[in-house]
Formats: sequence, C-alpha cells, structure tokens
Amino acid sequence: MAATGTVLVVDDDPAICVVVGEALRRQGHKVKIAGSIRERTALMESFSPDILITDVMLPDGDGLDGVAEIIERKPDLNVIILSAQNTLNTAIRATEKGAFEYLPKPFDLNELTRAVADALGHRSGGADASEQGLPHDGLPLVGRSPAMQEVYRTIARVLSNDLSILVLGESGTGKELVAEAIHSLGQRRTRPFVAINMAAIPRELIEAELFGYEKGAFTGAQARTAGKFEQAQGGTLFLDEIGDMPMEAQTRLLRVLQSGEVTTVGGSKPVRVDVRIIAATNKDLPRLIEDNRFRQDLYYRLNVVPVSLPPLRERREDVILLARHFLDRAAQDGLPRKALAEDAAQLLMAYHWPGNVRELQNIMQRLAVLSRENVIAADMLRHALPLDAVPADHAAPAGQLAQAVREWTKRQLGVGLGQANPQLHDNLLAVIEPILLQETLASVDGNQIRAAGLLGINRNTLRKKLTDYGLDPLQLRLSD
Ligand SMILES: Nc1ncnc2c1ncn2[C@@H]1O[C@H](COP(=O)(O)OP(=O)(O)OP(=O)(O)O)[C@@H](O)[C@H]1O
Repeated sequence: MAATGTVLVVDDDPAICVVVGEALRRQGHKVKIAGSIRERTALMESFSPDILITDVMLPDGDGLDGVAEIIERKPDLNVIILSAQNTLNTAIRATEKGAFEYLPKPFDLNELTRAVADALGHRSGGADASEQGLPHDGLPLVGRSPAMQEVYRTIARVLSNDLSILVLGESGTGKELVAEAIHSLGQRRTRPFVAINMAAIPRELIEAELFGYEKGAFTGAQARTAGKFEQAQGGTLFLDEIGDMPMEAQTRLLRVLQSGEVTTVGGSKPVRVDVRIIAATNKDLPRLIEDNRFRQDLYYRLNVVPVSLPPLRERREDVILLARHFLDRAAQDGLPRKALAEDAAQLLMAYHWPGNVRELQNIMQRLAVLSRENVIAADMLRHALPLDAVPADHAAPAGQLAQAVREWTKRQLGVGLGQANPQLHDNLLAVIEPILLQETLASVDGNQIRAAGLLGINRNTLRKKLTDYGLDPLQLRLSD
C-alpha cells in the first residue's frame, strides 16, 4: 500500500483547496488548508507537514518566496508548486527553490496525487538545487500550452547537470532556442555556446568543422584550426540537424563522446574536451537507424533526455501569445507598436503554420514593418499569409452567412410580395457577388486569370460580371 502522510495545501482559491484536499484525504493523507502565506507560516509550525503544496500567486505575496528557507529548516519536506503563471521562469524558480515538483494550472488531479505519492516515497527534500542566482529576465521561450509546460519542466531539471539532450521537432519549432535556453540558464552559461548545422555544411567538411584540422591535412588547410568541440570547451555544443550527419562522422563523434577526447583531422595528439552536447533533429531517427543511416549506439548516447517540441498547429493556444510577443519585440526594436484585431487573431489561430514559430515570427515582423494601421486586421493578415493555405472559411462564418441570407430573403419577401417583379435572385447576387469578386481579385493583386481560377469560373465570365457590376478592374488593382 502506498505511503500516506501529512499535506498542507496552500491556495487562495477555496474550490482548489476543497478538490485537492478531498482527493488527498481519499488517498489516506491528513490534509490542512491555508489561503495565504500568513496562514501557511502558522500551519508550518503547528501542523509540520511532510508535503507542502503551494500556489505561487497568493493574496499576501509570492508563494515561492520563503520556500527555500522552509526547505532549509526542514530538509525532509517536499514542496509541490502549483502555478497559473505557466512560464519557463516559474518552472525554473520552482526548481531552484528546491521544489520537488512543479505543476502548471490547470493540473490533472491524478497527476497531483501521483506527485504526492512520489514525494512521500522520495523524502529527500531536494535542497541541492538551492538558489543559484540565475538571470530570469528576458527568458526567450514563449508559450503556455501543456506541451510547452512539459518543455519548461524538462529544461528546469537539466540545468544543474550535464546530461545529453536530444531536441525533437519540425523546422521552426524552437529547437535551437531551447538549446540556447538550457545553456544560458545552466551552470555553463559563462562559457561558449557553439552551434553547428549538419545540413548546412558540405558533407566532406563536417569532420574538419567539428574536430578541427592540422596544417596540410587537406588542400587549403593552411594552419591548424580548432574545431567546434574545442571552441565550445567548457560550454555547450549544439549539433543541429544531427539526422543529416554522414555515417563516418557519426562514428568519429561517438568515439569523441565516449573518450572525451578530440583528435583533429590529420592530427595524432588527442585533446581533452569538456562540452555538454545538445543535439536536435526534425528527422525520425529510429527510422534512420532501421535504414542503416544513423548509428543506434550514437542515438542512445545523444537521447539521454529527449525534449519534444510539437508543431505550432498542435499547440494553437500559444499562437496569439507568440504573435503578440513578436509585435512587442518589433516595438522594442523601434517600430510602431501594433495591436492585433480580434478577426486577425482568429485567422492566426485557424492557420496551420507549416513553418511553425519561425513563419509566425516572419509574418508578424513583416506586418509590423509594412502595415500602416495601428491595428492589424484579418484582411491585412490574409495578404501576408499564403493564400491557398488560409483555410476555406470555416463552418461558423458560413453559418452566419446562411443566416444573413435567410433574414434578407424573409425581409425582401415581406416587402416584395406586393411588387410585380421583385427579382430576388438577382438582387441577392448583386449584394454578395461583387464582394466575392472584389476580395478575390484583391487577394491576387488584380490578376484576373488567377482570380478566375480561385473562383472556379472562366476568365471571360469574370470580365463580364465585372462590367455588369460596374467594377473597374484597373480601379480595383489601384485601390488594393
Ligand atoms: N517558444 C518560442 N518563443 C519565442 N520565440 C520562439 C519560440 N520558438 C521559436 N521561436 C523563434 O522562432 C524562430 C525559429 O526557432 P529556432 O531556430 O529555434 O527553430 P528550430 O526548430 O531550431 O528550426 P530549424 O530546425 O529550422 O533549425 C527563432 O527566431 C526563435 O527565436
């Protein structure tokens, strides 16, 4: 049977206290509740819990303040942090304070009861990760989706060790940024961060780049040159697109990782190197291993701690946060501050982002530079996004349109019943068709052939309709 213990739950939301308290009591734990830091301090003395579960934002202060001191006084205590400020900063602060676990809100109750059971089995306090005075401002990673929370928790856990990390994700998902964050927040932050992209270097030069070369090792090698390993001495080496590394270079890399020594191309004297390795790929490495294009033993060496960055379309809740972040950044760089209109935000959420965060960043930067308005509207955005990639209007707008047509028709019928020739069909088309034609033409810079293609009608038909509606194609092009 699982161990039971005493738990102090600190949260100013009574609903959370009740639900968590009940769940823990059902597991056999003895539970007390506090709603503020003041109450927490009092109960720490009188109740002396085995586990402290505390929220961060409390009415009388920051719940993380004082946690390190509490643990120092009571090293057997395990602390679980709950927080709705789901940022990398909070995850790292929680880890630094010596917290046993950090659970971003909303959390899964099962996860919490499991964390409590784990903590009771653990009871080591974890005070080793005490205050390190890490720089917290300007932490680069933005996003509050559950997937990013998992990334933050992993990052926080690897800062105080040198385990090899394998960052997985499509292009533009932020793999390099994660590597930089691990380096710049970790214990090697005062040493170099060196990145090398296997896909960007000619295959025959990869070994020379990585391990360095001696004078005369090959044509053009005019002097001994240190490779990336030596340049990263004491710091972090980021091996980007590792799936593109040739097999021979993989063999050599594995040898370096096993021995901790590098021998330059053409050299014979090994040099000791101390670097943390962070590798990244958008390829399916197990598949490459099956195809004999990636060494399994190297994979195991690199994949000690995997970090997965899902594509942006699978964490849509981060899109608006990121978009605003990039607009803020543009404003910090001296561009006019732009806001995002509600319809533009919806369009951003609906788009599928094949280029992930990089694509979003580029679009927001472009809009910050080019748009003359202070508020970025959907129309503007539609021009910046690849047209064929903007999802066909979703069910909701189509439903609204249908409803509008229904109401219009009913109203016209009411008015038109007394008329000899109400011409409802032509009247409705005269309302909606010019808009359809204008918007489509504007989206392709007035190009009638492309517009006709998008509309699915013949070009001559388009031209005739434009004339019938009195829409001057030249005017359309200029007004766009
Ligand atoms: N979570 C994030 N918060 C803020 N900026 C981000 C985030 N993720 C990515 N970016 C930004 O998006 C751009 C692309 O990120 P990055 O270069 O790290 O992606 P990558 O996965 O390494 O791409 P590739 O595989 O193409 O090298 C960078 O400018 C980075 O700063």
